[in-house]
Amino acid sequence: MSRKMNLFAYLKTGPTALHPAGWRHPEATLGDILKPSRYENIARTLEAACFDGCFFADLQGLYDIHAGGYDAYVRYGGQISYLDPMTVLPVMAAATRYIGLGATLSTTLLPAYHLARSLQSLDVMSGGRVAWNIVTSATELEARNYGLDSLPDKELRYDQADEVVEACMKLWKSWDEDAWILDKERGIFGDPSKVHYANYEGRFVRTRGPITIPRSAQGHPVLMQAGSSPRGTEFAARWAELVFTFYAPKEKAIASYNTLKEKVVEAGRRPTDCAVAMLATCIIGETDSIGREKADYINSLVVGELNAAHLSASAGVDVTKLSDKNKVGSEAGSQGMHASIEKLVELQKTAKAQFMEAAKKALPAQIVGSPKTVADKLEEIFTAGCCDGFVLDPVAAPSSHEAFARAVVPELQRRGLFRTQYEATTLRGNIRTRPGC
Ligand SMILES: Cc1cc2nc3c(=O)[nH]c(=O)nc-3n(C[C@H](O)[C@H](O)[C@H](O)COP(=O)(O)O)c2cc1C
Repeated sequence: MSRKMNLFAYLKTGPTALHPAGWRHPEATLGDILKPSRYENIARTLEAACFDGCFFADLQGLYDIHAGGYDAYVRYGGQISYLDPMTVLPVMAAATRYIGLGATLSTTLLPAYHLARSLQSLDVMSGGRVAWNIVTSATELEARNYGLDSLPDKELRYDQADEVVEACMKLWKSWDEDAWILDKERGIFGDPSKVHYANYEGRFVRTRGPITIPRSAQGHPVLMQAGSSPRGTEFAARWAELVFTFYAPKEKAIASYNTLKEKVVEAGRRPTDCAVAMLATCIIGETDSIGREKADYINSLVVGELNAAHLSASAGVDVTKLSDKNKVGSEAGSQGMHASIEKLVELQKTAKAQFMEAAKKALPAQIVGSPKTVADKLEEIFTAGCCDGFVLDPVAAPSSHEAFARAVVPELQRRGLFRTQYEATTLRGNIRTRPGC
């Protein structure tokens, strides 16, 4: 059987994902942002196209890193979660049967018991289709919202994340698979000898258990992660079954992919236990030239100030206060994403005195063209060994995902690169991974 790629959709409970002007495109719908129908429809579309899953990127707050406030994010429509994804995911679960459903939740901000309980409930109710995008949170603003004085150092956050996941794994095994007896005649509901305390005591986490949620159809949620720093990669190698990476040029992507897979093996796992999906922003037209025109049009709608604010947010530094001489890493302190800091350092080096102008214009790489051209590019990246699949970032929502599902998926299926039907009813069954321990 030929190797098949994994496909996931990046979603937000708002109009904007990563492209700062997508919401202004005529195809973007705005009237349904707060309505269940928007999320039911997108889940059904993705499932009809056999996507492995979708996930909600999330932040526990409103970005106010740029220029001392949240003006640009609010005024120009930045990436904001207008609803808590944990209330939207059950709606999507009820409308579908196979597609995986990912939630982003922080091990720095939320207690292990709470995480284990809410994620497992959703996993049980969805028939074993939940993924947990494990984040350690990368902004001071989120720390403040949860009553912390400041964000702990990155290394410490990952140390804590290790403990939170260890504790969740124990809590998720509170109930043996055959703990429920359900014998009305004898009046025996369950077998207490098959229920266990977790009794977890670490440096950061203490929890006793048992949780009261039984095993799900896939046991417990799929573990997913997206950190790319050395410590983040170590964490992913130990636990993650699914790793999201930013788009990177071929040589760099192959090197990172191989490093991660080697570390997965060092952690005592099989390379296939952890799938790597690369972020891809695709702009599709009927022909290459229509695709190019569409991309030029949508990129012309970008408000530079919001674009710069997005850079500030993801790197954890106020770019309006940066010159080509500041060291981004030290300005960011404990904040920021490794890959975004690297990108900003590169921009400082190349743009120098024109740095602010460049920050306003810098956009993530885009794959543009006809469905065939887009499929060619994805095939090239996939077969070169850069990744096991892709996370599709919608430019205009929900039409970007609809266009990809309608036009590019059949092209990938025709080439034998993507499934034509689901193999299993659980997410873990479809991506065929195994979590770390
Ligand atoms: C595709 C993708 C999606 C991400 N989504 C989120 C998110 O929703 N919330 C969040 O806090 N971090 C998100 N991140 C950031 C990572 O989870 C991670 O916290 C960040 O990269 C910092 O860790 P690092 O310095 O180890 O890379 C995402 C990263 C990628 C590549």
